[in-house]
Amino acid sequence: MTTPVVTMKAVDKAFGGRPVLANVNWQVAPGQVIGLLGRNGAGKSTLIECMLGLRETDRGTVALFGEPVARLSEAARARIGYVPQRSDLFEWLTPDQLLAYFKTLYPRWNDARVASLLARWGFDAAARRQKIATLSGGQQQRLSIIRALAHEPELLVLDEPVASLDPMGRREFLRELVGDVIGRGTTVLFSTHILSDLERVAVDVAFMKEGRIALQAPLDELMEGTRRVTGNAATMAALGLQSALGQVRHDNGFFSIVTRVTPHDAERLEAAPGVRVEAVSLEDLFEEVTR
Ligand SMILES: Nc1ncnc2c1ncn2[C@@H]1O[C@H](COP(=O)(O)OP(=O)(O)OP(=O)(O)O)[C@@H](O)[C@H]1O
Repeated sequence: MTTPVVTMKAVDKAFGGRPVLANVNWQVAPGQVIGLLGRNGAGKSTLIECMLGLRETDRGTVALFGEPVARLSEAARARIGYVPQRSDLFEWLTPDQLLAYFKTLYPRWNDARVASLLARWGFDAAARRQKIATLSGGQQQRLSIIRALAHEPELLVLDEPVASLDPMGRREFLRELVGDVIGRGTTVLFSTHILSDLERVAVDVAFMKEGRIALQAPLDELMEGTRRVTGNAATMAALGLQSALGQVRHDNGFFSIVTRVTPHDAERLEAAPGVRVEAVSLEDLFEEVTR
């Protein structure tokens, strides 16, 4: 069996007595690309930080490449790239100095790739010699991504990587992610609030709710196999729908249930009298799952 890239078992984490991660059991397989979704404060950053050993857990175990995260070898560390939500770049350095410094820390470093990304992502000679503190938020985020890609990590973790990028920047980043990073078989985990970006990358989506991963599935499978079913109470009860992802009672007494369906279920529901069956958007699904 291939060793999972990430294994989290029974992980709990609370802040001031308030649970943020509650019995997280999660595995990420080599080559998986996962978009992590959840409302503000759902615990995405906390999950990522505990996963990478940047934050201690209260309970449970975390392993990366089969090694306990608390005692990760240098070799395993070099296989990971991380773009934090808040810039952690050394602001008193210039981009050239920062990249030269990080190059000394890694056994592998792709100079040609760094040069190409710098050129394509707007770092001309002047910007490369400017203090990082004086770069814009978006430029700092681009630099943070270049730093994380330079050593060609096998596990790339990005916490809202596009939050301060302009639409062009987002597109360029996604192109890099899809064309190069994912193409090389990199395992990628990225949190995002921009649902339309997920549709451009063929990914699994994982929804965080109540301290754990409430639902995870390939995005296309999820969209094809989820329906909103609406009808009155008696009709809905007769359908015997199981495992609703979300349920709403309308003012007219009708109910809508969002549920995963097999193609056979979908046909059966569409043929049922007095029932409306609709496809849902990713935004609808986000709302239902994280409600
Ligand atoms: N260092 C800390 N001390 C106290 N509470 C914290 C700390 N870090 C996070 N929290 C709390 O934990 C909860 C989860 O925060 P986290 O940053 O993991 O959420 P998130 O899903 O990444 O949110 P967002 O989408 O807004 O970035 C929040 O309620 C937050 O206030």
